[in-house]
Amino acid sequence: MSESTDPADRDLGIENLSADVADLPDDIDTLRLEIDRMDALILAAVQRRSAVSKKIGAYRMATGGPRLVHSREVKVLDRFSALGSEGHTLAMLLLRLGRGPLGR
Ligand SMILES: O=C(O)C(=O)C[C@]1(C(=O)O)C=C[C@@H](O)C=C1
Repeated sequence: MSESTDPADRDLGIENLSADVADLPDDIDTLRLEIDRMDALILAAVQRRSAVSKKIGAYRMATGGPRLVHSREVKVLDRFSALGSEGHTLAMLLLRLGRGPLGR
């Protein structure tokens, strides 16, 4: 992965995302710190994804489009199938979060 120069990325530690987990020490405190770092990263990414999805939805509806786009949702579901059957659950959750309070 190429090094990011964006200070926001450095705050989240994105630059080490592809480092080999096998190289981490067998030390629970260190490994838990890595989990905490990943959780912060995932949370920020989910919040940003949800905000972007809501922005698309608001724009589309304001311009007379549909609230949902099935073909795009299928693409998201396909993407997360890389995680196996739980990937479907995660993708559905992400899609629901992006729909906001009106979501089904
Ligand atoms: O890609 C879009 O058109 C979106 O509105 C984003 C998004 C998503 O969260 O991925 C949300 C709702 C749509 O049904 C499809 C996809």
